[in-house]
Amino acid sequence: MFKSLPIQLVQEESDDLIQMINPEQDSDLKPEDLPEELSILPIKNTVLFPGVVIPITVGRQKSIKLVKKAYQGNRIIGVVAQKNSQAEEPTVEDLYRAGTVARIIKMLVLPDGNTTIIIQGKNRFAIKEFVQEEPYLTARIQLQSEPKLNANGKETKALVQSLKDAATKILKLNPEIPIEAQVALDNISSMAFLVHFLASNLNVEVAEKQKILETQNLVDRGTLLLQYMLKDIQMLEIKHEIQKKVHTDIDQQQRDYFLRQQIKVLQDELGYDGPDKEVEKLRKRAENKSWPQPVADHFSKELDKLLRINPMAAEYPVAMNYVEFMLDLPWGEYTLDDFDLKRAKKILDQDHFGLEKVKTRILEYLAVLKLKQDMRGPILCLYGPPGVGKTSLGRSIAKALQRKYVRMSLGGVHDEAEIRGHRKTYVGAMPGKILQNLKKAQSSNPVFILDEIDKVKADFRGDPSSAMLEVLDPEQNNTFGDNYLEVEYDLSKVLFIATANALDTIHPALRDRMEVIEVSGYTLEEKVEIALKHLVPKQLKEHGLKTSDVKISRAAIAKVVNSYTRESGVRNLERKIGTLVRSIAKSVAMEEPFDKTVTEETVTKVLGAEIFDEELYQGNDIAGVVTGLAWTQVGGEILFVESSLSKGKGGLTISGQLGDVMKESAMAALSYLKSNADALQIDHRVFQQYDLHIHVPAGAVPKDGPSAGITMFTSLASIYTQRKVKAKLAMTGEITLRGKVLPVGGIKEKILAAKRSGIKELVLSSKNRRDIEEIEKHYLKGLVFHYVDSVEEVMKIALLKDQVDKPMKFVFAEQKIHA
Ligand SMILES: Nc1ncnc2c1ncn2[C@@H]1O[C@H](COP(=O)(O)OP(=O)(O)OP(=O)(O)O)[C@@H](O)[C@H]1O
Repeated sequence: MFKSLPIQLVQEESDDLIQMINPEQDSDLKPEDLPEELSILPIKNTVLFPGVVIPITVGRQKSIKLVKKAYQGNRIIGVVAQKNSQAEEPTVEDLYRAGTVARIIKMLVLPDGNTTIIIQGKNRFAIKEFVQEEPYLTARIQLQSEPKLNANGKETKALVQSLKDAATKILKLNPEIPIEAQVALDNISSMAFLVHFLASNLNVEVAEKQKILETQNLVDRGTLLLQYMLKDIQMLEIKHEIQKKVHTDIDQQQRDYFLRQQIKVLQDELGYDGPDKEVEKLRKRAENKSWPQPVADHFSKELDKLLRINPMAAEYPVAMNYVEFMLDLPWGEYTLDDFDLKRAKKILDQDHFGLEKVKTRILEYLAVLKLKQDMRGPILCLYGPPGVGKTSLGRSIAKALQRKYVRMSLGGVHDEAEIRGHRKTYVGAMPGKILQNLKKAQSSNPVFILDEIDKVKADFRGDPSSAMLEVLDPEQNNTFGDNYLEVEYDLSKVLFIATANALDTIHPALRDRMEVIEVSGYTLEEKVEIALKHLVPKQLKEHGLKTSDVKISRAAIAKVVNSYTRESGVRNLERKIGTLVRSIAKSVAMEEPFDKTVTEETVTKVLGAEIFDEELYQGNDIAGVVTGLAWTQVGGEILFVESSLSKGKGGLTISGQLGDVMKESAMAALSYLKSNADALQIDHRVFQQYDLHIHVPAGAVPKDGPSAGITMFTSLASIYTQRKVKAKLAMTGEITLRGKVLPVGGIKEKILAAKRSGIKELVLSSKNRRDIEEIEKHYLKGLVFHYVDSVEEVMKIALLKDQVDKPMKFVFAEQKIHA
């Protein structure tokens, strides 16, 4: 690359100066013009070529002396390049052995004391020997002759053209060199000057320039120069490519910047804060958070990360949602507990009728909380059939403690991530439901209802029960880990209350962590009370009616309970009351005349035909039909076991969707009968010559459990003996092969079901007596209990002496006796 243009420098000088330095006219000196000893001026960083004019700043004392002396004399000096540009006081060793004779054209002493000379190169020379070093260097030299060239020779012409082309290319690639350079280049006609001019301005090392200078033959000198120039062109082209690329990159960046600025202006107009401001706002919000140090550090890191993300990038909203979620979560933000237990009792009584035992247990629990001031205790699990008020009891507890209330339904949760969240790296990742609900609660110590904990299912997506174990374990839940949140969260102050319809489907480890409180179904009287005290006022309120608008009679409610609902709880009852109230609301709204009092007739009119017979009990006219009692998740139920005999070969058929346990009970009952046939006066042949069919109707409902054992037995005993079964009698109990009657569970629900169905007497294992004794007396009103230990006793109570009206006549084929 060309560095500077010496010609330009002198153009400002006077015309005669230009005359003097016309390089092509006056290039060579004759040997006779030269002094015997030539003063040698060392120059740094450049090489002087014949014909070329360059300015030189002279700073070294020795050089100044030399220049001044020469300027006063014939102005001829020898200029030699320094090998080592670092040497401040160069000795003979620091100098090349070849240089150029130069003529000082002008000497300028600048105001700052520096001296600048303008010199023009003349002949090349070689140093024969140095003569003196002080006061400045002098040497004896040998001028280098320049052999005459054939300027029209093909080779020379081609070389000149190549050099010019290369120079033009270099100029083009160097936009900073003024265009005048091209003009100067075009005007050069002498090949020697062209070579020296280009060599002087070429951007190569001093050593390489010196090499050109020392090359004897001008064509060789030109060829070497061309090589250097081509190399330079290559370098320049590469550089140019890079620059172009960088330039496009910068252009792109500038475009982005410009667009972003425009967006910013639009956002400002719309009142939207840019990322910096938003992050600043988040940081401000974080100042009010009382989170633990590791969480604070984590948050701050996440904010820094947010700043590094381009707001237009897809990750930005993800990262933003995350930090906002962290801020929205309550951290150590507790509501003050109200431990006024009298008030708590009042609230529980106000909200729920009955449930005395449950309420007492809840109050005990709250009392311990008050005294211990520590949440670490068993987690309550309210267990019972649907609609008995488990969930609403939870709400009352929250109200009593003056805590926030959140409810999460676990029914059908079968993905662990629903509890614990997804890792942030997943697309659409979300925190788990536990933390989402805490965010909703805006408190770190709410009452948290885990509804339907028995409906949690495990599948290929993991086992939510194991996540629930961590949530409910007082030892672990102060460091609960949610996959999305990444940092630990303290759940230990949350009051968890679970609800369940069945206990057997709850993970055993989970059940172990909870204190189960049974909430059982209601009797007719209780339901009527609940309806009058709670459900009717609630429905009236929901339908925008006043208490004075309607009067629902006790008899009307009892009718709804008996003829339109069959349930342990009061959910359907509430719905039916809703229907009744709606019909009145319609009349009020349409301003029609209507009767304020809802009677039994109104009920039939509004709710239509009765859905259920009051009495389910089916009578005892047919042998083999016996009433049993069953427990299901939705409360107690009565069931019927029917048996029939038909001519055959002693086969056994069991139908009605019975589970394995029930089938086994049937087999055990049959085996017992067979082995005790004599005592029961049953002809043995009946077992071989008649087929037995046992059926339990309502086949759509799967039934299982051992408690139908004595019912099966009584049914078989009745069909084989054709004796009547006592009227309005139901039974429940397991049997063994030896005829013992064992106790069963779910007694309270079964009793309620029996009462609902019009049963008057019950047969139970004597071991179930303690369950009956625990039940409040009013539940047992109108029922007679028979406690038994063996099937003989069952038979005595259940089977009447009389045969049924139309007993079956057994006909036996003669058995052949083989002698
Ligand atoms: N003893 C009661 N006193 C007053 N209202 C009651 C009583 N029992 C139930 N209720 C009312 O019955 C309705 C149903 O109760 P809730 O939703 O709590 O039932 P649940 O036992 O949680 O049922 P599920 O097991 O289906 O969740 C609620 O409106 C509740 O207020």
